Amino acid sequence: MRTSRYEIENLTTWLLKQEQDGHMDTELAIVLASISLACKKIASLLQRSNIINLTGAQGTMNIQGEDQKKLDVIANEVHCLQFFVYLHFQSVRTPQTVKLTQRLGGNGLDCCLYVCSVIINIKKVCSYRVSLLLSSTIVKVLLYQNIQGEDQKKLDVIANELFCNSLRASGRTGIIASEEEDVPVAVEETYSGNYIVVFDPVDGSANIDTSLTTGSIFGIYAPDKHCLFDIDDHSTLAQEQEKCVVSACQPGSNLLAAGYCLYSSSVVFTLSIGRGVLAFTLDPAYGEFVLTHENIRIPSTGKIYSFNEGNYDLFDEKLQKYLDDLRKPGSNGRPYSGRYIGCLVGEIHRMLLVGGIYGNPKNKKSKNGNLRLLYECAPMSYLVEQAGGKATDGSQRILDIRPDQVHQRTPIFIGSADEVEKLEKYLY
Ligand SMILES: O=P(O)(O)OC[C@H]1O[C@](O)(COP(=O)(O)O)[C@@H](O)[C@@H]1O
Repeated sequence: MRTSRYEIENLTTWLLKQEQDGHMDTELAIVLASISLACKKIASLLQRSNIINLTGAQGTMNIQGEDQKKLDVIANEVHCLQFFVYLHFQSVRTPQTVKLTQRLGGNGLDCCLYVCSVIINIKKVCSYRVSLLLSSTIVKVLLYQNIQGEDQKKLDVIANELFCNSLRASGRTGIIASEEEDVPVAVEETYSGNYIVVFDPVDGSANIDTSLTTGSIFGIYAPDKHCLFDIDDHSTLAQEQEKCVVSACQPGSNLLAAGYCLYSSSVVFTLSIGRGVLAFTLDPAYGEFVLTHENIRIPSTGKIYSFNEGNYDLFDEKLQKYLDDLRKPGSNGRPYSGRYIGCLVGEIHRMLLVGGIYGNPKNKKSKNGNLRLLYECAPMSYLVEQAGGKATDGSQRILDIRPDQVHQRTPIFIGSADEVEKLEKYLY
């Protein structure tokens, strides 16, 4: 609740309030802050992706005598930025820093916020320096593919590095599972929290080269004892990591938080911690995500449907019948409108605001559709259900499906509750 007409709630103050009100612990607040920072970096890259060029070595050596790629420098800078975020949260929290800031004059909280604003300014300067470092034509495909055999865009790789380094720097992440990593990575820099974070660093990466909508998707699971490395334990790191992989493959119903960042005409960070869905829009004037949607509720119906109808002939007959009927005039005398962005984040964002249905079904070419369960479908289904919508694979709730493998795909139909139920009647 705002105390003044002029108060602007932003992601940083919202996270602090959630922590102070006991809706999340400090570790989760720091993980979410880290994710939002990685998203800001990716947004900056995307907005410049057609005008800057990032190739080859940085021309410097690190302490191990290794050639540093520009990316190493960037990742290190992001690491430094995270330290400021860490200080920011610590400066508000520990009695010592409150005493310290009280000596600076004023009451503890005012001074803490002063210290925080100084830190945020440092972060912004570093952030600007990092973005200046970037000179990249991030539109050429790298000469290698991810485990799924998909051509990785440069930004897929860079965004993955940014996410991984932000999460490692938070010190609160026990394991990270990414679309761009072959297997989940146990994070050795963890010293508290041990959260499990799954993410797709750039969703809709086929849109990068044409400057169209893309996004990042993330989900956060509770810490798992398997990710606490017991140095006295004689098991090898590989055995530890194997245990971690198992703990990363959880059903979406176990999610503690999930969200996405939309990179379009606006950069919008949308999340839920299990108490409804909120969206924060990046204000370039001061580099913060500003609260713009306090409680998103998806309309129960919507006349926009999103299916890749290029695969129509490959769909099963029941689904073809459903799509055929959508194109016939309805009770209002008009048919549904077809929209397909080629970016799950863009489709879901539009649906959360105006309703509708998105489908990425199985077809004769791919028996489970194109989307991955763990870091695309489950986080999006969590968000849509939190907003009052539904998500199914055609026979069961997406959030009830336990992944057997990290990159397992699933068919998905997601959106307004009435629209999903209408489709289910055709499929049963
Ligand atoms: O090409 P298809 O089968 O229509 O699938 C498009 C879907 O795949 C995705 O592009 C997945 O993209 P990424 O692989 O880049 O994460 C979704 O964003 C989009 O909704």
